[in-house]
Amino acid sequence: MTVDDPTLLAMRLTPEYLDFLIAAMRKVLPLQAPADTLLRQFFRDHPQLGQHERAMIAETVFGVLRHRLFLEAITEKATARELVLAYLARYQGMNLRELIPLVREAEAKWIPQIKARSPATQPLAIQAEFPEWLIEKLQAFLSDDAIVRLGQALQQPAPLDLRVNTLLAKRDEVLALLNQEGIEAHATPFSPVGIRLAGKPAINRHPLFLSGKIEVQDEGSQILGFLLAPKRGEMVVDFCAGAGGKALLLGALMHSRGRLYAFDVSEKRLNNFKPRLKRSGLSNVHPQRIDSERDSKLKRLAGKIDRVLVDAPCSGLGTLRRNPDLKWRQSPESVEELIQKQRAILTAAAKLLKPGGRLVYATCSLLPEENQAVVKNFLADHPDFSLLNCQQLLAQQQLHLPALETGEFLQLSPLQHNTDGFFAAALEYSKTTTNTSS
Ligand SMILES: C[S@@+](CC[C@H](N)C(=O)[O-])C[C@H]1O[C@@H](n2cnc3c(N)ncnc32)[C@H](O)[C@@H]1O
Repeated sequence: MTVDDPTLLAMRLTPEYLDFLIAAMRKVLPLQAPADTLLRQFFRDHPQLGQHERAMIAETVFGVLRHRLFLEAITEKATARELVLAYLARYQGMNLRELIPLVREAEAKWIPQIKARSPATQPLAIQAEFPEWLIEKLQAFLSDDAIVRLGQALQQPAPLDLRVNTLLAKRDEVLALLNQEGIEAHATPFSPVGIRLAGKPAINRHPLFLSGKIEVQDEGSQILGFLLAPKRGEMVVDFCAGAGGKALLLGALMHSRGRLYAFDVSEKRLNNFKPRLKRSGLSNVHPQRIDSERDSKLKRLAGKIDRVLVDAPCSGLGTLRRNPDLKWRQSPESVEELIQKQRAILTAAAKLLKPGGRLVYATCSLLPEENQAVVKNFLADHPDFSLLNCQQLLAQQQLHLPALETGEFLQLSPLQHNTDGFFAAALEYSKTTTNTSS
């Protein structure tokens, strides 16, 4: 039996906490909004909860969402209460002597049996913890065994990865400092600026974080920055900058020289970017809201940009370790809508490149229809763009990944790389005249 987070075992479960766990689960389970948004609302409504209790509640709610199909299969009515109790017994390894006195008589009969239940005897969808529509899509390119392995990797909580802001600190110094303080931390295997923490300390209160020397960022996300590899002094666009995770890395790779436009349609996300930008010490990043990929502000940059990152809005299915609710909130229809958006954004972003410029198209989706198919469709309409080999580009930056199974494309996987499931393609605009791509 696996234990999702052994640190939580140390916490004593009281009747009061159990009630909070169940109330939080009830709030989140209808999934009418992202699970993290609903949980934040729950914590706002219950300010008496301390940091540890919040961590325990979040871990339990996300744990139930990760193993939801199996827990539904082994409980009687799959209520929020039953799912929480089954999760504590089965995945948190909660001691029955501690749990049983807190539950009802009828529950005390089925809970002890749950510890021995295994997903291995369940149908494919339950073993992989994927909805049927997703299984169907994955079966188009993966064997059933591979789907189960992928699903199991996505059921594990993601590690906490940091990126060192090389403008303000060196990775070795940060590692030494963290280790001195008893925070177990190691260099990430691929990203030269990444650190992986062993546990989940509240790093956003740490002086290294508050002074902008570190940021929280999955290693996969860092690798995408090295694929774009912007140089100091260049003109660069992050077309879908959001709250700026990748833009901050791009700015640091540019040594804060040149100009980096960080566009996004969401005012809220760009507002979340601002304090991070302030901490980072970067002075070359210009966040700007655009109405859409057709915004007239973009016209003046056409044909002038050296490197463009399109970190496209996507289904997010490669981030299920962090956002397990996404598989219940996406559908074949929402994926189809996203594909149309991705195509439109890629076409608009490509117009910004100057001859010889590089564009990286990235998603955190595992579905070829949001990835390879979008890129191939673009290339068919834009013969003056050519595909570059991601492995070679990364090797030029001293990032040596295991051989890519996907040819020139980059497909990171929680199974193979212990990162989120990012996809990327690197394109070069090779026309020698001004970019007029339609
Ligand atoms: C995958 S997220 C970007 C994450 C961000 N790059 C980071 O590293 O933190 C995709 C972003 O695309 C933005 N977006 C959606 N439609 C867009 C459009 N038409 N033009 C530009 N950005 C768009 C969304 O608001 C969202 O912030």
